[in-house]
Amino acid sequence: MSEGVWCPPRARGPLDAEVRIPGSKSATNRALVLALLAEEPSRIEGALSCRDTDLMIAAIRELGAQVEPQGDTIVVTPPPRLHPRSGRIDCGLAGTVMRFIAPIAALANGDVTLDGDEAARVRPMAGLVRALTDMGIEVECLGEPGFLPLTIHGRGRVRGGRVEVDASASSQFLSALLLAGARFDEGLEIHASTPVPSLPHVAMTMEALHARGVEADVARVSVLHGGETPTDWRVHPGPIRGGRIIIEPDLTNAGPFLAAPLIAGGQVRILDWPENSTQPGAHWRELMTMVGGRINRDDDGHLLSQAMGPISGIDQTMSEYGELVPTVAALAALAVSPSTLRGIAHLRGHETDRLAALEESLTRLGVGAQARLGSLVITPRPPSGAELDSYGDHRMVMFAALIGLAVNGVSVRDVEAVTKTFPQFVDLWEAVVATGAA
Ligand SMILES: O=C(O)C1=C[C@@H](OP(=O)(O)O)[C@@H](O)[C@H](O)C1
Ligand SMILES: C=C(OP(=O)(O)O)C(=O)O
Repeated sequence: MSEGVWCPPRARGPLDAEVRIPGSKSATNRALVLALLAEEPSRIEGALSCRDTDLMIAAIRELGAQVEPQGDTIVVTPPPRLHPRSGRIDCGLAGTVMRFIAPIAALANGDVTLDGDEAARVRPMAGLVRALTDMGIEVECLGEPGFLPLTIHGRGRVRGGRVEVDASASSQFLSALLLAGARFDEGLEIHASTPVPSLPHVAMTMEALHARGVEADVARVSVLHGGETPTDWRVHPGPIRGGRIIIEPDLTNAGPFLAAPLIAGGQVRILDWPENSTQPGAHWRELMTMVGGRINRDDDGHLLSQAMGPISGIDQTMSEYGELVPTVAALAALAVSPSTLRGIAHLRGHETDRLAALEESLTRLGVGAQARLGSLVITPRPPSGAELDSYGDHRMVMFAALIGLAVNGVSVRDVEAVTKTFPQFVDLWEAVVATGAA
């Protein structure tokens, strides 16, 4: 990816914008893998088109699916049996591709090597590799053990049964097993041996399975810290249905647009906000209220975010919705009081070590920031302009955009990183900020 520098625009006045956010990355990539495993064709409507979904399309084609993108609809015809074509899958930097495809590759007849960007080679895979190996699947790590590149020696079938997984580094290990489990001879009974982050994403996986007629449930919950947390899941063996599925807008990617009026004043309306959603971004409503915004879903189903006054700092455990942290960190930097974001050690294995990237970027801007093992403390001070890095991470571009609304002289290197999930981001952002110039 090239090294384009973007200077995000400064807001000149209160915003007044309406934004349609493209489809959810997580939902699109779940729909694509289930379409590969289904017994009949699927029609995925409202699908996202970005680097991560392009990589997933290439991956399912590699395993034999026929894929026809038609605008924001993708029609997938699954193969009768999974056969690798070239035997190589490029995962780019997509966690969903490297994790979701690994157990599916074991169902293919032949070897499949998964590799990706250099930065992908340090993203955790060990918990998943261990679970696959425990199930008798032959996984060969070609570099460092527990990391890409790795080869799955597929034998055309997987017995399944009971398996334990340490998904503390990524909920995607668990989602990956759940997504493939119905195609294993005995289905799967999965026990999570450690707390799982990003639980809404696991609920999203269950929802995607149910939408495709798969019998799957939470088999056990434990009471932890006063709340109920699932620890065991079951997926029954059986066919996966195809047919039509509609993808919700990506609520995580809506976050910077919801946050913008809190910084610049005015209002932003996000069109077609689902009433209920398993996406972590469903939590924006409470989070934006906590930091001092006003947010309401109107009768037409649109979500309106409005400025109310100064931004307040928060002390919040964010393990369930860690994907939202870079946007919350930008708001925290511009708040009138300090913030502590907790329970986010797993962000160190995201597109970049996000705790280190946020600490470094905030420090460059002159804002107080301290990354601890699993938390980030932000002490606001008036930021000054700085050249920031995207670290190859789409969400760090969005972080820079938010800071740039309030601060002159902010720029971000390697803005192309944003195409990972949101190729239209820069154009949409500039159009939204321009509504404040009148
Ligand atoms: O299953 C998914 O689609 C995702 C799960 C989460 O991963 P982690 O549990 O690794 O945070 C999230 O951060 C990622 O962006 C998407
Ligand atoms: C962590 C993220 O992505 P991935 O699906 O690559 O893990 C993200 O989009 O914030």
